[in-house]
Amino acid sequence: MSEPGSSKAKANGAGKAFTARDIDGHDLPPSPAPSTPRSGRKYALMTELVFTEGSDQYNASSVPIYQSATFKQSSATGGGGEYDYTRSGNPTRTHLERHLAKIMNANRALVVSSGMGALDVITRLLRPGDEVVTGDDLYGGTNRLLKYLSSHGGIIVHHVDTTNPEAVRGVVSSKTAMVLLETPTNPLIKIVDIPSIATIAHTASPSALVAVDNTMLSPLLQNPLDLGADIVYESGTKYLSGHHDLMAGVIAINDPALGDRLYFTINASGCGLSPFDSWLLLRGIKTLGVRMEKQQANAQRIAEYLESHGFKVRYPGLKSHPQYDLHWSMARGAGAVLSFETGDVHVSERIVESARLWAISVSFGCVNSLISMPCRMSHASIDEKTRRERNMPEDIIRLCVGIEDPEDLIDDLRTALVQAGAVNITPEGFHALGDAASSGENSNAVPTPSE
Ligand SMILES: Cc1ncc(COP(=O)(O)O)c(C=O)c1O
Ligand SMILES: N[C@@H](CCSC[C@H](N)C(=O)O)C(=O)O
Repeated sequence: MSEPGSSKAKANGAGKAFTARDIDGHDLPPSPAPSTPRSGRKYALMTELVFTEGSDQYNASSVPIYQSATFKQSSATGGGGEYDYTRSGNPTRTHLERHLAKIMNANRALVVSSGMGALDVITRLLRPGDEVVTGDDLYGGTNRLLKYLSSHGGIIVHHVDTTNPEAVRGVVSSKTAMVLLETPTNPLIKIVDIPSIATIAHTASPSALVAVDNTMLSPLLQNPLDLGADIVYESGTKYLSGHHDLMAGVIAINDPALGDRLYFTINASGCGLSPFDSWLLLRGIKTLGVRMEKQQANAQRIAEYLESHGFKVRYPGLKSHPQYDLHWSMARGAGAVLSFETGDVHVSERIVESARLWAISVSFGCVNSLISMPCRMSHASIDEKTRRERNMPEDIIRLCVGIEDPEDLIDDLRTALVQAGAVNITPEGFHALGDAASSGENSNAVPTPSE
């Protein structure tokens, strides 16, 4: 496969996409100009999310969907059009990429067909013999792709507890090509110190790329590129789109040369996001701010509710989170995913199956609330032995909180906890089984909403 910018690439006709004058061969500046209101200051992110300047000839308020695979050229010698073929570039996708670069504080953003597609593009930067350092609590699909690369691609993968920067220091070396981080992790909601680990990685291996999966928080709440990361990627299937009606992956970088290498793979492998999904994602991004604000306010209420009833809750909005301060030193919010344990896998199953408002579903970031058992669902691709070695509690329940009325959500959860026999009910209230405050016999009485 020829490299970006090489004469072979140009001879293949792909050279059009790698001209020096711009990023994709399009007549656009490589980085989005910051939007500046009349007073001279930069717009706030909530404004940037909804503000876009189109260049459509009819001044369409909604960016048009260029549902076309090809674009006619004005000459036979490869001249003329900004676009030739949608795999290489499409105006709707370009608009989305430029919009994302702005809200992700990046020089360039690229969009592909899923979050895993984004990680696939990123890991194609690796060569056999390269070493990757990553966490011991990772989204199951990420773990699966890394396992595949280590068994089929000659990549050496080190899984360490990335909540401890010293554990990372212990394995990084000049052979480290990539450090791959999630924070908060999915599903144990562990926090990873991006600035410290980026410094450790770059010191040990100056060419190492620090890639951060920011899916759990979205650019509204955290900007890993500002914290020392070289690459940030997200599953656009989650908060960015917000309605579980599309699959997408987003990659953002500051280094133009790195952007060109990633774009090369996207064009060469054909995983760029379709025009229709680009349009849907653009539409979803406009409401990211209001959705996330409501979702995390609801999540905070629910986390506090569960904790006050004696459950072990993992959520960075709770002061009891062991890395509360670290999280808030990097992020602007706690997000809307939390997990809790019951101490009994069967009790957890019954809770999940007793919920009504909370849909039993994988994924998160959607406007409606979801409940799941990661070990049985999103992380089932990690084998049981590995889950045990990595201290993943089999009974863990993940809640992905939506925008519903919080009282309705709490009411439904309370009913599910009671129906599942997950709590002891006493005249003083009810508590998780096994909680120190828990005493007395379990009863079938449903606690009143004030409890
Ligand atoms: C943290 C995280 N990263 C990446 C992905 C992959 O995203 P996608 O499903 O869009 O491929 C997921 C979920 O699927 C995820 O939870
Ligand atoms: N069957 C899917 C599971 C997708 S999990 C989606 C999401 N990341 C989550 O954490 O819920 C698969 O095998 O990838």
